[in-house]
Amino acid sequence: MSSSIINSMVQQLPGGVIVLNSHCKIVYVNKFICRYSELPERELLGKSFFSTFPEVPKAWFNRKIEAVLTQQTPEQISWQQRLYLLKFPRQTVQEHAQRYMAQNCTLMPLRDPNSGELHLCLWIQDVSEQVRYHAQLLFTQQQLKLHERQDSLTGLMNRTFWQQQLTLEIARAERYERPLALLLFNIDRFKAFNDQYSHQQGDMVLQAFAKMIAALLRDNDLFARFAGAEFALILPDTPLVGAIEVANRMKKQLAQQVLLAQHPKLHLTMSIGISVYETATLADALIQQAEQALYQAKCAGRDQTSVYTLAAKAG
Ligand SMILES: Nc1nc2c(ncn2[C@@H]2O[C@H](COP(=O)(O)OP(=O)(O)OP(=O)(O)O)[C@@H](O)[C@H]2O)c(=O)[nH]1
Repeated sequence: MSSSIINSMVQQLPGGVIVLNSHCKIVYVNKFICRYSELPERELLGKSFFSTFPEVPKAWFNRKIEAVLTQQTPEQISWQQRLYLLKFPRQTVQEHAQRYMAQNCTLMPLRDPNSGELHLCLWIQDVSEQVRYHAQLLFTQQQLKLHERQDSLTGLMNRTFWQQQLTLEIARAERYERPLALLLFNIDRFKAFNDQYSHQQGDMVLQAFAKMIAALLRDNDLFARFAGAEFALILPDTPLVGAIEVANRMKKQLAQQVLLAQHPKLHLTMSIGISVYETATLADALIQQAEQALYQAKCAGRDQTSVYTLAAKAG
C-alpha cells in the first residue's frame, strides 16, 4: 500500500494523531487535530508542542515521553488519570455536561525508517460520551442507594434503614450505659380524614406532619416513616423524662400548627407510645413495647401518650 493511501486514512481517522520529533516539535497532524485546535496544518507544523498546547504539564509529559522512547513501549493516559490532555471543545455540548472533550491518549514510539530518528506518536480518542455514561451510572447508583434508605412520600428514612439504626443505637446505649427512648406515633382517626378529603390530601398531611415533627428534633434523633400512617423515632441519650418532653412538644405543635393551608380549621391530634431501653432489651422487643404503649394510648381515648414500662397515661 502506498504511503499516500496510509496518509489519507490517518487524516480521516475519527481521533487525533500528532507526531513529535525528538525536540518536541510537531512534524505531523491529522485533520482531527486541526479541527479541534482550530488551527490550520501550516500553523501547527514545526511548532513546539508545549507552546501550541500550553495546557499540557511539561515536566510530567516529558517524563512520559522519555519512558516511551527509552523503553520502546506504548503508554496510555486514560481519562481517569487526566480528564483530557489537549483542551479541545466537546463535539456536542449538552446542558450540565463537561465543556472539554474527555480523552484517552496513547503515546507510541515511532522510528523514521530513512533517518533512524525516534519520534513520538500521540493518538487521541474522544471518550466524552463514555465519561457522560459513567457519570450517569454513578448518579443512578447514588439514587438507588438513597432509595434503599428513604421513604419516597416523606423523605424520611424508611423502616428497614431505621431498624438497622436502632440496632446500632442499642449497641451504643449498652456499651456506654446511656439511656435511649423509642416513640411510635400516628395521627388519630386518620382513616376518617382520608375518607372525607381524599387519599391525595391524606398524603399531603403525612408530608406536612413529617416536616413539622422533624423540625422539633435534634440532629442525632432518628425519625422514620414506620408503616402507612405510623411514624417512629429513636431518641439516643434520652431518658424517659426527656422522651415525655419530646412527646408533649410534638402534641402541642400539632395542636397549634395549621398543617394544610386549605384546611385552616382542621384539628388533628396524635397518639404516642413510648418504650425505654433497659439493659439487654433487643430492638424488636423495644419496638413491640412501644407498639403496645401506642395501643394503650388509643384505647385510653386517643390524643394521649402512653409509656410501656408504666403502661400508664403520661399526659
Ligand atoms: N393518605 C395516605 N393514607 C395512608 C397511607 N398509609 C396508610 N394510610 C391510611 O392511614 C389510615 C390509618 O388508619 P388506622 O390505622 O385504621 O387508624 P386511624 O383511622 O388513623 O385511627 P386510629 O385508631 O386513631 O389510629 C388508613 O386509612 C390507611 O389507609 C398513605 O401513605 N397515605
